[in-house]
Amino acid sequence: MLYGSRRRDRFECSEVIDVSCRPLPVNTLHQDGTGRFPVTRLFVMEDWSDCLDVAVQIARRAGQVVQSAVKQEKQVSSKSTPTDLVTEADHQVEELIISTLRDKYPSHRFIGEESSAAGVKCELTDAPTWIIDPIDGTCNFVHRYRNHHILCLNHRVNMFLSSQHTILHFQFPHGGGEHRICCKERDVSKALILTEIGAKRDPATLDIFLGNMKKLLSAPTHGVRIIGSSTLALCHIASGAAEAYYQYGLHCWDIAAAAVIIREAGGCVMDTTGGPLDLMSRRVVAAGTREIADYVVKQLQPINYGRDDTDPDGLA
Ligand SMILES: O=P(O)(O)O[C@H]1[C@H](O)[C@@H](O)[C@H](O)[C@H](O)[C@@H]1O
Ligand SMILES: [Mg+2]
Ligand SMILES: [Mg+2]
Repeated sequence: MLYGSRRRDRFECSEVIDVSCRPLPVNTLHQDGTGRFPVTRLFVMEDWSDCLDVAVQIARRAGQVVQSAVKQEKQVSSKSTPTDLVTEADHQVEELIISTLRDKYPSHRFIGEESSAAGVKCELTDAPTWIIDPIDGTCNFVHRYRNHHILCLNHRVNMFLSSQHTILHFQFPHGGGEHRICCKERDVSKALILTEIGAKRDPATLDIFLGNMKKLLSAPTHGVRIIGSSTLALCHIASGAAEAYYQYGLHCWDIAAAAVIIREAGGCVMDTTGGPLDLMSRRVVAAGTREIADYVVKQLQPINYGRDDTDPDGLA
């Protein structure tokens, strides 16, 4: 069972410990003076084991909803930009998950992709919080493209829950189970790098996006791939299928669950500046090794998408 705990709105965890889900003594974490709690040891203060069981059941039920919806005709609309798609299945799955969890855990809070798009504030507090992307890779889902879409459900204690790849029955089991291991490649010329385009398509953004890709292709690296799902791509870092991932424009619900998996698999997840990951910053670099992560960070020119917690439309 994998737990991470966060005392403030920064997900800064340098060590995730396996716990036996027994209540541990409450431990005060020392503030480092920067207002951020450097969570170097993680202490579980209550037993979350039933959350995992409940959430795995919901993930499976939601996966069945998506699996049957992928074959149906879809009503497709767009959100922040014409390429930021959403379907009734996205709404249906998010509603199923939140209503079930809210009944079970009335004190818990929720951050959902489609609730956020409808204007619900994206706010991380000290309350246990579920961070939900009902369908990550909605564009692939709409096009029935090689089935690259994934449901991700993450619990603020950052217990990674079953993130079910609904069509290929490709499951990343919750935190425990067989451990995946990130690639330990340190030579960027032997790296396969993944990224995503993000929702902005204006010429200036595309110039920076393509410039970043050109720099990484000419390193040279083995290649750069875009599969259409941030979360699935991040999970491929954990499974060792690729060496690094970078993106500007994804959201906290794309990152939260996968970041836990990658760390558990021995990889690193950070901000695009090389600093600690800021879950709400809409940007990330992840890699199997620090050397490759640092190389990627040095090549990137930033694209500003604002923040999940301060820019409701998500396009600064
Ligand atoms: O909207 P969903 O949940 O499909 O998430 C995708 C974003 O829409 C893309 O902009 C982004 O580039 C990624 O593809 C991300 O997975
Ligand atoms: Mg989504
Ligand atoms: Mg998504």
